[in-house]
Amino acid sequence: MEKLMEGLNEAQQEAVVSTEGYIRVVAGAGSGKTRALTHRYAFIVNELGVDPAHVLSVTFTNKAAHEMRRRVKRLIGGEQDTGFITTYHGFCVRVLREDIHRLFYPKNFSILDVEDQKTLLREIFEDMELKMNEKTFKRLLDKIGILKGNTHYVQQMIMRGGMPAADEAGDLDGQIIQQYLKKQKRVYGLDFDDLLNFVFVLFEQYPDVLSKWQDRLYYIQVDEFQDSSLKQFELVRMLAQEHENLFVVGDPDQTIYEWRGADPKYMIEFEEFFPGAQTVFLKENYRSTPEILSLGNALIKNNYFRVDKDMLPVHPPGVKAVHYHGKNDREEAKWIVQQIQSLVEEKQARLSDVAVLYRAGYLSRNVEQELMAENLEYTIFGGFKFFDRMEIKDALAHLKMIAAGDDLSFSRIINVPKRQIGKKRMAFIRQKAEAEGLSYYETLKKYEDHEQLQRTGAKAFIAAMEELKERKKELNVSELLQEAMQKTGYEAYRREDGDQERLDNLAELLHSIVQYEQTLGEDIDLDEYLQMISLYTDHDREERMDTIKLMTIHTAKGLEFPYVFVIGMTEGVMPSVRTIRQRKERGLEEERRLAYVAVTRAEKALYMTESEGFQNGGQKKYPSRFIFEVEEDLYERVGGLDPALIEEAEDYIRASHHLKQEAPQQGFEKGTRVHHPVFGIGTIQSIDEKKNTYLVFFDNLKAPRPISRMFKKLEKVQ
Ligand SMILES: Nc1ncnc2c1ncn2[C@@H]1O[C@H](COP(=O)(O)OP(=O)(O)OP(=O)(O)O)[C@@H](O)[C@H]1O
Repeated sequence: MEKLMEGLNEAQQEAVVSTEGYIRVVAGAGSGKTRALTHRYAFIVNELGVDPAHVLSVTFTNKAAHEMRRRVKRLIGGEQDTGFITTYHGFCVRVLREDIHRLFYPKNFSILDVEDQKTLLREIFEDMELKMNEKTFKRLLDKIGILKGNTHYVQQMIMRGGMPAADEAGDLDGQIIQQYLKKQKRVYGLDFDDLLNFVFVLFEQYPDVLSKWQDRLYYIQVDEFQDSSLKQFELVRMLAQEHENLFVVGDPDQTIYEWRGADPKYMIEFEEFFPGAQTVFLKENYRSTPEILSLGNALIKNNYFRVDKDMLPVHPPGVKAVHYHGKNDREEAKWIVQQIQSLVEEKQARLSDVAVLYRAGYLSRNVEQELMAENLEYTIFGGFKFFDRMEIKDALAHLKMIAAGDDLSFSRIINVPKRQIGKKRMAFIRQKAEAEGLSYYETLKKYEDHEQLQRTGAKAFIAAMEELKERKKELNVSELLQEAMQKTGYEAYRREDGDQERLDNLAELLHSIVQYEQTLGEDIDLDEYLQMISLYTDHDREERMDTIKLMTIHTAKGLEFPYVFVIGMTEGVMPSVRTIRQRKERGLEEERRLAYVAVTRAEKALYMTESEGFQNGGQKKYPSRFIFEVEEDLYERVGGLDPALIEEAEDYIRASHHLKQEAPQQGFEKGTRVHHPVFGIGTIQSIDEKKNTYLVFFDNLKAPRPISRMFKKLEKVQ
């Protein structure tokens, strides 16, 4: 018990031992949420004696889940199964693996990523003899996404005996989408949207399945709750209904996925959803210097729709944040690289202590060029995903063939290396398979002696696959991969091809599997491994050696770095003019939260940079309003900024978005009793006209809080 509480402050300890009921932890950046969650999990297992099979812990990314499992293992010992530390999607897969047969799908259904989705579309385009291009694919995938916004379409997919014929009357897109669903069903593939939707349908149609899970999960905890969507919220709410133990952690100021359906209201109005819920605040910030924190606090205060909460620094003072203004983007990039060089030389910072963050991927180009010119190693995180690379997808397709023998994997590797099974022979296989209700692989086996398949590598391929399948049980995943690469001739083919980078990537894949097997200390079987990999998303970053880290702010969520450069802080880029156009104030506030997430990643030093010139669309560049919103004494300005330019920028900001902050003011008077969704009931002590805030003394808090007069959820108590 003592060991569990070691290194936790009082509020964290309270969170750890609060196991019963509905509890929300509202915590700012760097306040040790993740640490509290990990220890709470261990507390439930070690001190309450509850088996991990009864505890669901939902994280935002697979990577976060993996990290948490690793840390939990250290606290509870390596033997226990921690499979329920997972993402929403990972959890849905668990549910479906047990009971999807009730919806007439096999338990070894496959999971489709974007590449797989495109492969299906490509086949349809070929069949319908349509011209294809990336743009059409994207449009169709967006449409499919919209269709899957609710669960109606699932009925169609789970109907027994195949899907109804495509609606002849529908437009071309409609017909393609019908074909797509049909193909999806043929390969029993579920994409990310389907995973959640199928679970909802399963729970709805089979209440016994829902109650099995409700029974099983005594404790549920959710990380990054502010970024949960309605569906995700509904899922945990449903699961928690029986035991009523739901513990959520989040920071409403870090909601950055509103554009994708995230809604911080489940966090902010938690008490309304769960009357009597308990709230714990974590206020100390263990990450950043007081200088960085003040800047973050000052920035986020400009948001109206928020719960006011300052973070308190634990670390001693450090250096002031810096705003660098360059005359052009080359100069900006050069300055950044010089700073990095001197950090490395003087302060003995390592390259990997430095992160360069930006609003959008294209902004990294200048810095990259400069880094290359100076021979500084860097890694772009979340860029071209490791698992999207051709050779990695090929290798994994081999494993999938061994595990499930699915058609997608088959199509991917049957002719790589060349086995003389090209388009024509594939069409033969496809046609036979569809006619006879067999998989492509089964068809190949059945017709291996057919004249169509004479003089091909079919027999050798089948022999290799059959041998691998037989040895699946005795070998672990890394050994199996090695064998597969050799037996099928894939490795030899890659060697002949001679692309060293691809060979390195394959070696890296093998290495990552070995490492995974070792750190987890659990025997992991092929199916489990493939499932984990197929759930990897953009958010899952790979770690590399000592290199500078470049990534978008979205990717940096949840991470921390000693030295942070937030670059391209130009009006129209950050905040993004597109977001503001589409979502007005709400969009602007989300952009500000993004900036807040960016600056609060820094531990020791923070640099915000931007430069003059013109944007891609020809618009003159001005410094971001987010820089002007922060009091000037909170940062040091380097590079000089012409007062005339500041004035121009301010005019531009005012004129361009018509976002004068004139939301209706509430006219509460001093002394009014008010209700606040998080802090409860309190009295207005004074009104600050200049800052447009009420100072409210809440009955449950020791000190008063400034609450914006625009905050709509402050209500008069009748
Ligand atoms: N009680 C504590 N004492 C000392 N250090 C702590 C304590 N709690 C957390 N930390 C450290 O503070 C840093 C931030 O913690 P953590 O990543 O858990 O914060 P977080 O709230 O999840 O952050 P964010 O929301 O910004 O992603 C980590 O380096 C962690 O090790």
